[in-house]
Amino acid sequence: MGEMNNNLIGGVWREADDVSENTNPSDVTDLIGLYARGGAQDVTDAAEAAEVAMPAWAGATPQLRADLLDRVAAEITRREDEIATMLACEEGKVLLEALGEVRRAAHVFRFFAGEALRLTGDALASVRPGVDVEVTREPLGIVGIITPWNFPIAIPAWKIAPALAYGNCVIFKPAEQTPGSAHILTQIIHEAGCPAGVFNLVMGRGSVVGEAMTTDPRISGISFTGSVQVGRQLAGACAANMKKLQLEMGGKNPVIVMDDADLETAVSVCLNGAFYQTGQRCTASSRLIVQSGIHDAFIAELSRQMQALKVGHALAEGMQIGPVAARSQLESNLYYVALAAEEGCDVLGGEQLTRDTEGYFQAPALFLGASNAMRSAREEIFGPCASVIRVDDFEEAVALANDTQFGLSSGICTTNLRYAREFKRRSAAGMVMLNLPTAGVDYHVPFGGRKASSFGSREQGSYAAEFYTSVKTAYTYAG
Ligand SMILES: NC(=O)C1=CN([C@@H]2O[C@H](COP(=O)(O)OP(=O)(O)OC[C@H]3O[C@@H](n4cnc5c(N)ncnc54)[C@H](O)[C@@H]3O)[C@@H](O)[C@H]2O)C=CC1
Ligand SMILES: O=C(O)CCC(=O)C(=O)O
Repeated sequence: MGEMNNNLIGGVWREADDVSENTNPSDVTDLIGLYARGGAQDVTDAAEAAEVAMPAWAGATPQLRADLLDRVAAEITRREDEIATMLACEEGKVLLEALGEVRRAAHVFRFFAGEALRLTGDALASVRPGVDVEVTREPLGIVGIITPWNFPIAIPAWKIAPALAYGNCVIFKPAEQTPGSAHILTQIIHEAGCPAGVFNLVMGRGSVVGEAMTTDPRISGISFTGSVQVGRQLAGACAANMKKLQLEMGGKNPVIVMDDADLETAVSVCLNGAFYQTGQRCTASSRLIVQSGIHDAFIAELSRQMQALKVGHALAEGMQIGPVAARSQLESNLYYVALAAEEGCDVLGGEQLTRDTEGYFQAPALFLGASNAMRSAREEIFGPCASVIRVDDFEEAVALANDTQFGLSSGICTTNLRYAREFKRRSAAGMVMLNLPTAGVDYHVPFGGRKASSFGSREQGSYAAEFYTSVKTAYTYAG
């Protein structure tokens, strides 16, 4: 068990008066460690340190920032097995998925090391004689980064790396359920030579630490990933305090399966999208909209493969689906399984499972015979559950796919180029997948959605500069 009872504030590790327990969802008797539970004063002190550090960091050469991010990437890679094991233990994703996530985080740091050197501006002619106009991008300032438990290292990476690359100072508040990966990432950034105050870690309760971030006047912006409910609260608080805000929240992502789809492809797309990572992805495929002609064959094969998935301890050899991340999440998933049955679905799977260890195991579930009007098909569950909705034709499928409060990711399985092209154009989602799962995105292109899924500018890729920089327009009259 590790003693990680400290936050990093102004380049110094500071012990907290209070701690939270980090337990393993594959085995609740396994206490991974005790982690600091910081408070509002820690945010105030981190903001003060960041304010002192800000001018030098904002003025540092892009080479210096690129070198730092490169060193972070190299160290994540060197320690990938250790970090993946921590991630699998505290979040519950199987080791192979955890390793994939750690590698993704290293790629993100490497990508933004390059982006630090590529930040561009514009030079324009003025409408007035003898005047030049330049448009440049400067760091936004001190940014608060609030992250969820489901990608404990990749999501922090894709917020922290661009923040640092573009010259911002950071106050990082990870989810209380997964402080271990955040603590290791902080050690790595600190030991890679990040100047004191440029990067600060404040672990603690969302309501306390998050609240302090929204009211501190020195913090210029907040980037958040998590629930719609907390996102909405942050939107109100940031508007009241004039802070820039970027939100990534939920999804109820549809996959349309057309009669002409390649059956094998469609089954593998939906199996992966709906159930991998225990369905705990905002991009998970939770609504399968299936045309009548392929419906029965598709369901027969998908059910067969779903029931063959190996569910168990995240570190056990050959496991494909780990536990649900927390007791409260498991209880919520089981509530939705019961609700789907009450609403008239034929529910396949979804029961709680017992294994050798005491963990939050649940069988993946299909809600057959669902309609898009059911609550179980409209509300985000965030578990290994997918509603199956039968449709007659393409038009009905597209209408149902877009009939949701969310708009993060969507997909279609088809071999018809016309359907693929039409869906790409008409889908009301930020990301559209053709013959690919709705989840599992590239790290170098924009990520984000529409409607209740996202707010503010896109994350990832060069589009991240929109949030982490502030535009300046300079006019020069040379006489
Ligand atoms: N979009 C996504 O990727 C995610 C969506 N969710 C959704 O949210 C549901 C609940 O999961 P939670 O972990 O409880 O999400 P959450 O939204 O409560 O937590 C996300 C982060 O926000 C922080 N937070 C909580 N209250 C806050 C506040 N008042 N001000 C500022 N920060 C605050 C948390 O400490 C954590 O770091 C899930 O069942 C799922 O539906 C959860 C995690 C990720
Ligand atoms: O699907 C992915 O690759 C990313 C999903 C994600 O960011 C999330 O679930 O929060």
